[in-house]
Amino acid sequence: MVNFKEVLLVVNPISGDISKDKAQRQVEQEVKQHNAHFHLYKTTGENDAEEIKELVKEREIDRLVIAGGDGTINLVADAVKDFDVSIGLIPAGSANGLCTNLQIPQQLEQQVQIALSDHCIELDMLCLNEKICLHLSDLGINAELIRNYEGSNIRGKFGYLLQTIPTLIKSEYPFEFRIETDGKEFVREGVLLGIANANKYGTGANVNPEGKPNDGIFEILVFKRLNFFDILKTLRNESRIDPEFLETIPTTEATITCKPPISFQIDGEFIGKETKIDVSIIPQKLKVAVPVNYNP
Ligand SMILES: Nc1ncnc2c1ncn2[C@@H]1O[C@H](COP(=O)(O)OP(=O)(O)OP(=O)(O)O)[C@@H](O)[C@H]1O
Repeated sequence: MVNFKEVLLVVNPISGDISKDKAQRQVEQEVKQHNAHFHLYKTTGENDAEEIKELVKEREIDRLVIAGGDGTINLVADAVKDFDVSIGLIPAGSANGLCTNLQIPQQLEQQVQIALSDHCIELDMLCLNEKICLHLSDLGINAELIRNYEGSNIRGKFGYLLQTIPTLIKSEYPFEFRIETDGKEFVREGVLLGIANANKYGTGANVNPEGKPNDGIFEILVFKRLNFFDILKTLRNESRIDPEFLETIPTTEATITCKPPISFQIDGEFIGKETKIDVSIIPQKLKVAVPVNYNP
């Protein structure tokens, strides 16, 4: 017996370049089988956060199911973070980093069942210069790739692939990062500085094997060099990462500064070029449905 009555499905019609019609039908059917009410919101890219907030308040939504990519999940989570609502996820973006981390399976039927189940964890939320992050943010070469992808017309995984070489050619790496945390200061050179609540990028690269998204701690990841073999190891889920490739600093608060400004992304969305990022954590802020055998 599930403990919700009003379910809002938020669908991003363009994410991942895939149709969400089947997902919508299955969620609606499953909601009705639970004797709950089904509501639908399709994002437009304009005013979505305000409209979702309004709907949640007016309809007293107590379960929100999101069919979209990481950008959509981030937008919805930010909009409803202060409401008493739990969240279910149907991965429907091009990368699906958060869903990969939460071990949401590939089959739609299972995704819908999990999204409407009572098995939830309480996810930490990171605040980066007042913006929220649920999974992984970074400064450097990956954010440059996302910026180039967002400026191109081709969506989906192929769109990212097409931007890889031009990004590497144009990038101004290595960058210099100044990290202040727990009263200490580090200066590091690298190609990318990650701020991680979770283990993996949407590609499956396990860059933060010790990280847990619900332990009240986040990790600063300094990627010191671009090395194909090191990257391959993270893709193979190897838990031992060479410290000459990647240095990990676990913490609960930090300030990162860099000069000149460096490309910055949060949960797969390009934010802009930044010189200072203040990072804090709100432990166990967001209730999210996960598989029963989820093991971070
Ligand atoms: N109807 C719409 N038309 C155009 N853009 C939209 C619409 N709805 C949402 N968006 C935009 O979609 C983006 C979010 O996409 P999202 O990140 O969910 O998918 P993705 O980029 O395909 O996947 P991923 O983040 O997993 O790579 C936001 O920039 C948002 O403004």
